[in-house]
Amino acid sequence: MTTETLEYQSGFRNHFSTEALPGALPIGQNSPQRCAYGLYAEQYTGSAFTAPRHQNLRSWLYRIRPSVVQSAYRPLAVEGVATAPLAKPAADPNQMRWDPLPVPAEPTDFVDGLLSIAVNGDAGTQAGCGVHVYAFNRDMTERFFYNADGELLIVPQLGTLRLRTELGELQVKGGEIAVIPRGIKFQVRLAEGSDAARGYICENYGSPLELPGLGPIGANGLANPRDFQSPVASYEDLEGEYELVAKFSGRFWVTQLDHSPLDVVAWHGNYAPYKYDLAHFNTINTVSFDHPDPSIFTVLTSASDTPGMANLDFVIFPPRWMVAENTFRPPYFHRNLMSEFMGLIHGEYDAKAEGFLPGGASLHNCMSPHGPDADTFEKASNAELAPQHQGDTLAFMFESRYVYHPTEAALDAEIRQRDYVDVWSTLRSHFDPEQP
Ligand SMILES: O=C(O)Cc1cc(O)ccc1O
Ligand SMILES: [Fe+2]
Repeated sequence: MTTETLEYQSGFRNHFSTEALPGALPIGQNSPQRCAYGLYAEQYTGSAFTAPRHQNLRSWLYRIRPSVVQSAYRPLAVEGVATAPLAKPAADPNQMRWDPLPVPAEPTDFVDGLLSIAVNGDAGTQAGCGVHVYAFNRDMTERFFYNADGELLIVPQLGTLRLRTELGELQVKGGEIAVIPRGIKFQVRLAEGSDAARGYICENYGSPLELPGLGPIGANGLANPRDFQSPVASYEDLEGEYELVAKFSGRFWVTQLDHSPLDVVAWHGNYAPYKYDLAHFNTINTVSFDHPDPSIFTVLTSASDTPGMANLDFVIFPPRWMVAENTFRPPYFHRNLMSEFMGLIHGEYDAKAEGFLPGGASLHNCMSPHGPDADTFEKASNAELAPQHQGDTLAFMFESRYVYHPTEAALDAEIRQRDYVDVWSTLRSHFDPEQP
């Protein structure tokens, strides 16, 4: 459990400079012959050196020991985590839904508390993503983790996380999100007041998440850049027996360290973890008629090679006013090219009257029909269309051009709602050729 409050630097992917000791950052250069305080300089990149300037991501770290001071990697068995492509690909057009993952009864840390629900694309070619849920009740103490297969978009649902990273600490609660870049070493603990935590992770194998273009919306709106927060440098100089767990090419590995890897005294650059409070999302919606497509709610997007077809869109369904006139206001019935994984952080989702629970999840793959359940259809078709504030609601979607393959564990899980398709079974014909 960790208590002190944290400071952040503001702005999406700014070129930050931060030092925990005065003068630890070199001035005017990156790699002096000898660094201040006897530190080692280490560059860490999130793009090819030659990526276009606006997509070029790198930071310089000034640390007590370089990262290469570690033992050989050995394979490590971690149950429950899958990577695309699966050994036995199991794409399934059935609409699927799961109850929340129970908080474990036994002491379980973040890494052991992960369960993969579905994966798509191919981590080896940097396309697609892995969707996981987590539930844990124990701090990582002597154990650290990094993921070479992708960046981690963490969406807490229950409990507050303390993310202790090489570049500094972030505290993230339900309604906030965090992104841990590919390769960053970190540890997850419970913040003061939280006995357990549960949430969702999108492991993005593809190009790093960025803010969507706003087109005719203009210069402001949706997630505004200044509301993203990155940590300030903070370090620990600890010797002892530590383990660094790595996820690399779909398998887990472990290497021994004789020191804490959180030994970065100063850093500068634009490649860093960040957090964002979804309450700052400036929601745009109709003030006339019809239900807009959910792309208006895009918080972050990861581009694929085809313009307009995201590797991954992170979309939220936030609290908002519903004022559309002469309109069926909840999400419409639909069949989409893009595949949709959804989760619920709190409250009720406007397409589902029952059964889609906070902490639960749903999967609607490419072209599989879905939409409002029968009760929602009935209510919304007859509702009086006064302005209505939809307050207690926060759902999200990991939407991808690549079909999701549910994992065997998710298909067989007790928490899977095997009768999900029945939520639409009572929708009857109202057709009457005599009644225009
Ligand atoms: O609930 C869903 O399926 C997500 C969704 C929401 C919406 O408002 C329109 C289309 C869509 O796929
Ligand atoms: Fe949908």
